[in-house]
Amino acid sequence: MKKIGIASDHGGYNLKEEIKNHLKGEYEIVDFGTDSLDSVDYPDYGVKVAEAVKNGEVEEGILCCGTGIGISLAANKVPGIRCAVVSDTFSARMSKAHNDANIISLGERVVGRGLALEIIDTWLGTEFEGDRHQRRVGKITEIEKKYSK
Ligand SMILES: O=C(CO)[C@H](O)[C@H](O)COP(=O)(O)O
Repeated sequence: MKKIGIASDHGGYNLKEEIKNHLKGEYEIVDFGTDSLDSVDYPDYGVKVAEAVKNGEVEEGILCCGTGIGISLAANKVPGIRCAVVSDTFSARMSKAHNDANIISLGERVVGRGLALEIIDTWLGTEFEGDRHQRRVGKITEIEKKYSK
């Protein structure tokens, strides 16, 4: 069973719980918090999933905050992470097929429950196409290496 890491801040907590409930039985879900609607800081949760993906503890990650933006910015600071903020199913598919996104980020204050779950299903059900896209993703990695020195 594919292992997926998930986390949110308070702004994405309800959506995180909906997604967990939706995926249970189909995927092994590792929940990195938060565990309530109490106010927290999204970078603390974005980095947990990003590090879990980076070190192979989970295969892919899902993040939620109010907009999906802040938590994705934090996750993308971890080398090797390609976290895409997505609000529609076409972008969900392309973020995997062309960009090989290893984390998806959604905004609970942006997308409704039904669309969010379709986005997740689309993203999880899409494979990276490689080929010319591999060359481009490789160039992203090269930029990352240049500034990691
Ligand atoms: O979307 C977010 C980050 O991109 C956060 O969820 C949002 O900024 C939290 O705001 P507040 O503390 O006012 O609930």
